[in-house]
Amino acid sequence: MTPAARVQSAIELLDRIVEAARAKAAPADRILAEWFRNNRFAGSKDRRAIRELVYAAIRACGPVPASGRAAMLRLAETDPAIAPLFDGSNYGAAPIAEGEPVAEGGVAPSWLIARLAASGVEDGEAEALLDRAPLDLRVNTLKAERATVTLPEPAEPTAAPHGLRLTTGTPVEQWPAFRAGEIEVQDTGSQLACLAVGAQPGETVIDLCAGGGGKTLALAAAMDNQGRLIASDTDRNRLSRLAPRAERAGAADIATILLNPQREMEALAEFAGEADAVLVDAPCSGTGTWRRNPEARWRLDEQELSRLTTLQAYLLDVAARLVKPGGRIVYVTCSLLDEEGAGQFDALLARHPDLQPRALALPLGRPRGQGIRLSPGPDSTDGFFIACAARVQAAA
Ligand SMILES: C[S@@+](CC[C@H](N)C(=O)[O-])C[C@H]1O[C@@H](n2cnc3c(N)ncnc32)[C@H](O)[C@@H]1O
Repeated sequence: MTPAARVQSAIELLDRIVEAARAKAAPADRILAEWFRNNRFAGSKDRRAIRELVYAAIRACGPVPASGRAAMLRLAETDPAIAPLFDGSNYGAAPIAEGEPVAEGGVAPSWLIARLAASGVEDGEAEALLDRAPLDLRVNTLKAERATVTLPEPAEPTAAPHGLRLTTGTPVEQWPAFRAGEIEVQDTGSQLACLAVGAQPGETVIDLCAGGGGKTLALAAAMDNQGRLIASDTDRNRLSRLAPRAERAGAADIATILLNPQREMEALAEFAGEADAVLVDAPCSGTGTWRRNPEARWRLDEQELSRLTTLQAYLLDVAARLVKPGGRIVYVTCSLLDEEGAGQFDALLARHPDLQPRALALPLGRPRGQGIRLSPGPDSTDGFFIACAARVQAAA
């Protein structure tokens, strides 16, 4: 493909991504994967270049652009190499017309910028939400150690005790250490969220919103496969991804429990008041993960945010029923908005006088409310709010 044809393909893909974001349909990475599957004429170099163009254009726009072409024209304003490729050549993008509409730049739609600012995320910290994420690994201590694991390329240790950092795009999935389950791909922020749980061998630990089990596997390693580890979620598909990953990681005896929304305690009844620790990695707006999914800014609206905050409060109340006296709830969201983080946690403590905040000692992050915030700019991790509450023991 010519460079101009790649630009035109990126424009067409952006049209689909914009449409899907408006309809809250497929995410950008899925749209790209499908397009590459159906357009085999695009070789690996073409695919890489088109992907780069698409994501650079998404990052260059703040609010949802009117069209893919308007988004690419916005990118052309910031990258002088792009405009000459609108050359009208065969399969290429049509020349730029006088006064053509150009999408607006910025960090996010204005209502979200205001919510971030109200949560203390502004200027450089807000801009860093759109940085490119590095590739972080967690060495799986069930099978290997960070100091001795053998990898084909050098990796930098991170602040997480078992973390390593590589350049984005390193094909780790093809490495023998990955296939052997010695390493997992996991952002440093996620690793620190798991560290905050402080899971110990022999404990009963519930990963209430386990999804595909990324954090469950880190908990299994911390527990050295000893104790009871329960991974639950309402999404059958996501939960089903855990078993093969657990097998590769050598994580034994993780109980997976599929939950019915609003009837979670029915499936978890045997653990009521029994858990040493409950991790609530709640569904959230994902404002801390825009480095990976920059078009998620276009999917979110105030109604969805309100639905999510209601669900988070509800899940925290479920966790409060599961934790035993002396046990702990660790609340995690990959969001930087206070209504999903510090505010949500304060509200939990206000609803449950038997829960007391517990200080966390993490190697990165800054206090936010009664928890800790990690942020892509200062911490070079995904954005997270992490807080811990312990259930007080009844007086003897
Ligand atoms: C942030 S994701 C979890 C990611 C996962 N912990 C990981 O590390 O890969 C939030 C999860 O909450 C799940 N969820 C949504 N509603 C739920 C509910 N009522 N009970 C339990 N899980 C729920 C979603 O299906 C989603 O997998």
